[in-house]
Amino acid sequence: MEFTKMHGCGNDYIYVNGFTEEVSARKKPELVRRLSDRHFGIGGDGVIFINRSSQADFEMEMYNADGSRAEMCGNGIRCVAKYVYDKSLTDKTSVSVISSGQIKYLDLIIKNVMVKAVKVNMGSPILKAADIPVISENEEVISEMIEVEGKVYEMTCVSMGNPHAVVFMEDVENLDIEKIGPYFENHVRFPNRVNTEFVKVIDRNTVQMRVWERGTGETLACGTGACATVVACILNGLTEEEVTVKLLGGKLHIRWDRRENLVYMTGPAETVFEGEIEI
Ligand SMILES: N[C@@H](CCC[C@H](N)C(=O)O)C(=O)O
Repeated sequence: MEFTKMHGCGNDYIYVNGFTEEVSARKKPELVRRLSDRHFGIGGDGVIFINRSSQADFEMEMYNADGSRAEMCGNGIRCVAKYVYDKSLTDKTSVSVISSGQIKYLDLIIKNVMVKAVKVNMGSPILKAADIPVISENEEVISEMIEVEGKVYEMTCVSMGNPHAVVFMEDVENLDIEKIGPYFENHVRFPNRVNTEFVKVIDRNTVQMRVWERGTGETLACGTGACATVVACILNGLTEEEVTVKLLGGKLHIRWDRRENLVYMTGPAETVFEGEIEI
């Protein structure tokens, strides 16, 4: 099977061309676990299959490193756009990509005939998803308290198609995320598990974020997590509408247009290497 290793701000996935590579749905979770393994496989935060779609230009079929499916992936979708353009699967500089029934619209930023960065219309944040109620009828923010391993944290839950719990704190650098992350991910509050963002507000246009991703663990960046973080910051009156999110692997620029109620994410997309692996 041919593959391409790509990343967005260090959030790295293995990309497989579903137009040419056939893998049965039943075998995918096990294959994803094997390929994602950083010692015995290619290594990555998961695997993304790029497929044909009748509803959008392309379909993104996203798997976390543990073989579980995710509804959306912000860093991944930018890399999908780079993949399809750089490999001439399209010559359009604005493309649509569907993932778990959600269509996103992407504008490619091209330098020297290659995609360098991508601006994505990530759609509207979901603030009343069944399993993560956030906002009451009168739009008042309900930032919840959650007890994790004997400590109480204040969190704001936002869905960007996939679920996020945003936790504000002062000392993000020294957080023992390997210890606390799994407790949030598997907390009884989240029957479908959750991605958790630990966030320090630096100023009204800048925040620092670390993330524990559902199905993968700590990653160097999370695009949907950065979007959810900025939505949570704005709802809590902590930032303006345009925010730079500083992550371990780079920076993402996020804007929540309140009038349109749309979140825009702009960030890099990079190819690392390509290869072939026996499956
Ligand atoms: N890293 C991604 C999110 C990947 C999916 C997530 N782990 C989930 O299970 O929802 C991003 O950049 O958004």
